[in-house]
Amino acid sequence: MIIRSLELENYRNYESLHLNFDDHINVFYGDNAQGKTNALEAMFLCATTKSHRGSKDREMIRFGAEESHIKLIVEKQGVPCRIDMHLKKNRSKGVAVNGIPIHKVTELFGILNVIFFSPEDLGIIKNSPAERRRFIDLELCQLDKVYTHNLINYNKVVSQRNKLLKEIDYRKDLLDTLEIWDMQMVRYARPVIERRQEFVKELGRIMAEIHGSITGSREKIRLEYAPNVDASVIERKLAGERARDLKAKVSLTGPHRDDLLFFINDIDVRQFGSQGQQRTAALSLKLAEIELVKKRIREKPVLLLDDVLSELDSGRQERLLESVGDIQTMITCTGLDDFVAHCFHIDKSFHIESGRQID
Ligand SMILES: Nc1ncnc2c1ncn2[C@@H]1O[C@H](COP(=O)(O)OP(=O)(O)OP(=O)(O)O)[C@@H](O)[C@H]1O
Repeated sequence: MIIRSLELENYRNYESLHLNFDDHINVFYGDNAQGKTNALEAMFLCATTKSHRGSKDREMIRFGAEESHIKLIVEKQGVPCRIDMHLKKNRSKGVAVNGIPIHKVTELFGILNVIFFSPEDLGIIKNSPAERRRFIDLELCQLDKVYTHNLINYNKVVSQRNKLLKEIDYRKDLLDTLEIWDMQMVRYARPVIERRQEFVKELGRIMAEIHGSITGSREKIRLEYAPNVDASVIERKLAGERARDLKAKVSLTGPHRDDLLFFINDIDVRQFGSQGQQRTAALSLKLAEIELVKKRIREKPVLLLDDVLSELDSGRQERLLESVGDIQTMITCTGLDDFVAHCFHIDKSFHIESGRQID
């Protein structure tokens, strides 16, 4: 899978941009706040319909403009495919594939698979559980449409149930309807938990191998899925915890409260690991993700590396670039010094300044 070209119109700080890419290493360089990450964000958006920064559509429209357009040409097994995205201020975005509008976001998943790696990912181990869940979900949603369907429905049910828990506080007659939402919650939670379990097991196996090689077998890493509740007992636990949910006016049981745990030589890295260990574990996780996606989809994903090289020492930089292999990669950085110093290969470079490509 290759991104052939990107066109932007009134997107973030770009009034207009048209870039054609190389099949392998593409580097965006320039000073801070010039628009390098914005370009990567647009590609991520076309793959997932969401900003990697969690921005709303209206925030991505260029200041002063009403609408924004992104056109991405992707090539899959030699066949070109056009993704058009149209961001609007007060309405939901319009998306078309090869000129045909799509109605559900799930129709877009799988057309373009991307892996995004930014310095924030290096903090995934010590950050909140929500980020670790987001990591699992982003990956699984790109790989598995059934998972996406179950997760979307699960999240809808949780939000409806939370609304109801608040209403019951002043309308006791609604208490009976809680049962219906519990049944719906169980229905979608079970496959979500089971799929996450399977995914983390596979990812953990790959991660252990990678981490062993990065640390010269000095460290043994173990990735563990920590479900808030087991799929087999969720029904019972929901009923048992009902009084607690009513008191808190929010659903306290379910996979929306899952977590991922990391152990190095059987010690919890989040609690006791050094900063270096946490960052290396995060790098192993990301490299494992690349391997897993390469294995899973017949096409290779596109790798988006946002300013991540500057955060890694030269050994880790090398390990990361080695694992890129022959997959198309978009790298942002402030300058090309690291590439020159370590003789890292560049196939095409784009110098970005104030939302324009200057050479
Ligand atoms: N909706 C918008 N309209 C116009 N400009 C915007 C919009 N949103 C963000 N910007 C501008 O985009 C610029 C930031 O771009 P970006 O995050 O891509 O920087 P960068 O080149 O990756 O920098 P760094 O190296 O610091 O990460 C800022 O100047 C910001 O003001």
